[in-house]
Amino acid sequence: MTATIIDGKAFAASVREKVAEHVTRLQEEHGITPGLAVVLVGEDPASQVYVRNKGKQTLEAGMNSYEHKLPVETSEADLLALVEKLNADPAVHGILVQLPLPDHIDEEKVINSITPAKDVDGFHILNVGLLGTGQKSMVPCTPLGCLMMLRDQLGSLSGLNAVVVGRSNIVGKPMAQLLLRDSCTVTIAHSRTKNLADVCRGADILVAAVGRPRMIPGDWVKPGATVIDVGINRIDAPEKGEGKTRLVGDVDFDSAKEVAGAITPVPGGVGPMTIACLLANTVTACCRANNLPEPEGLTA
Ligand SMILES: NC(=O)C1=CN([C@@H]2O[C@H](COP(=O)(O)OP(=O)(O)OC[C@H]3O[C@@H](n4cnc5c(N)ncnc54)[C@H](OP(=O)(O)O)[C@@H]3O)[C@@H](O)[C@H]2O)C=CC1
Ligand SMILES: Nc1nc(=O)c2c([nH]1)NC[C@@H]1CN(c3ccc(C(=O)N[C@@H](CCC(=O)O)C(=O)O)cc3)C=[N+]21
Repeated sequence: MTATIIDGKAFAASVREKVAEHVTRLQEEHGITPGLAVVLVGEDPASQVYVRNKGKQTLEAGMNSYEHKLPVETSEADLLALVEKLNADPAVHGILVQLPLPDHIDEEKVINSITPAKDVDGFHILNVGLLGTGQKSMVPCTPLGCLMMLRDQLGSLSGLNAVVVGRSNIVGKPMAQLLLRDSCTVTIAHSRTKNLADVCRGADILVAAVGRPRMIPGDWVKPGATVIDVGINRIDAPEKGEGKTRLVGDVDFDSAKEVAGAITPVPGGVGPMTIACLLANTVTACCRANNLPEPEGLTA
């Protein structure tokens, strides 16, 4: 059997289209343009690529994009002052501080200084608590994108066994919360998990968010399972020429696609959906800020 390849790139384009339609409506009917501020500290090349893509797609959706690039030696106080300024700026509906931050800056302190209503990453402790208790919140973009693809693929997730490999605050934990809310039986696995292969083999839904290139082979995948590969790992690709690299996921795609029912590729899977959901969250935040109805189909 060969798996259905879930086309995250095409799905993301359709989400961005819905976002753009809603943006047009906000402008025409209310004279409001949603605005997203992205803050990048330092010059990590991968982060620069993401921030550039976010800015481009924000503008393409008809929204305002405010990019703040700060030098790596920026002090925590200066970064907090910028966040305060953005919190107070009525043209800014969403704030994203690109992670990771340099070691001399306390990430939790910065994230928790963002006004929760503008926290389009959904990383603020208030949003984490709201999600965990089933209340309306900002939902982290990567897990939200994964959930949209799973619902599209499977319809109801109720009663399915879901295994999330990885327990980070930005992917693994919120992913598990969303799957639980959709009535999956959820297992969160991590680096101390015993018999990880067997745990994975029990999964109807397998989400890999580890950060280890092709760690999960096809024989850890239950036949017919839906596999969501969050991993973004850059590896050497000498076959493309000297010094060339390419992206691979946490799942060994070639062997897994022979067993799975459906699987997301890397690139072209979760990554593009993450950015689309960031735009969706910005529109949602803008609507909530203005007491307007939220876009349908763009929230969890
Ligand atoms: N597509 C997208 O939009 C995004 C992709 N990513 C990618 O997703 C991946 C995960 O990111 P993130 O959650 O931030 O990563 P973290 O490094 O924060 O977390 C990794 C998790 O994987 C677990 N882990 C590490 N090694 C093993 C192992 N051998 N077996 C089982 N579990 C293991 C860790 O366990 P423990 O807690 O015990 O240490 C940890 O919980 C990365 O490749 C990242 O680039 C991230 C964000 C967005
Ligand atoms: N505050 C914060 N929020 C984040 O959401 C956040 C972050 N910090 N730090 C880094 C991670 C990583 N991340 C990705 C987003 C898009 C792609 C993406 O578009 N990937 C393309 C490939 C891009 C390429 O070619 O490099 C794809 O998978 O097809 C990947 C990774 C968001 N993150």
